[in-house]
Amino acid sequence: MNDRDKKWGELAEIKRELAERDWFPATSGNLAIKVSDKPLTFFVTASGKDKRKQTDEDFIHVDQNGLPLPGQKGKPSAETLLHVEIFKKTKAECSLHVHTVDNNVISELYYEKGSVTFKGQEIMKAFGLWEEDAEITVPIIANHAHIPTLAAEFSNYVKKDYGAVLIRNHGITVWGQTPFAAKKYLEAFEFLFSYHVKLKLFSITNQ
Ligand SMILES: CSC[C@@H](O)[C@@H](O)C(=O)COP(=O)(O)O
Ligand SMILES: [Zn+2]
Repeated sequence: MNDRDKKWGELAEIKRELAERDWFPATSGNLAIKVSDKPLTFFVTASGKDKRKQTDEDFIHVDQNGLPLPGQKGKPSAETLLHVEIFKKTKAECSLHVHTVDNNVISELYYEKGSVTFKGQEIMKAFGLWEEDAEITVPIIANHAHIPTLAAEFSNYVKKDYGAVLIRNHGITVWGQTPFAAKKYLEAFEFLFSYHVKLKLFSITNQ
């Protein structure tokens, strides 16, 4: 199997696993995996499709600007420019974007603060944080409809080879050095969001 097919298979497997979690409601979500470094090219999900379905047109091979390589059919994700920022600025190999109710609620609750911080949770070891008092902070940005504007603001928070940004009332984008790492971080963040939302609800109903 050549490298291109291997990357396709890896992204398809992640897509299937995230679909099993029901993290692609109403055609939302997009995923990307780097295929080559020099020149930079990557696979990104095709726009507007039901990402729960598996087809031979699921991914489009795009260049460093997010434009389809010659011979590619279909339209790359509307949010391809966010993935471009990640691959251009870091050594990340994979980036994942999903809309969930929990990540939307957290983004709305903490938007005015500009970020949300979690601490004291065992699952944070998934981020490589082993200290008892470890904290993790996720920035929250405005949901600009103009994607180049969204990508420019998003880019301010793309500094390391792994990371995450919440987009207000939209979703989360998570990236990592490997597809496995990106998926692990996404699952850990969604765990934290879900826990936090439930804890908040519980404390309100018990006042
Ligand atoms: C109901 S899908 C919302 C889209 O605008 C977008 O946010 C999204 O995540 C999927 O867009 P896509 O172009 O399919 O990658
Ligand atoms: Zn989206």
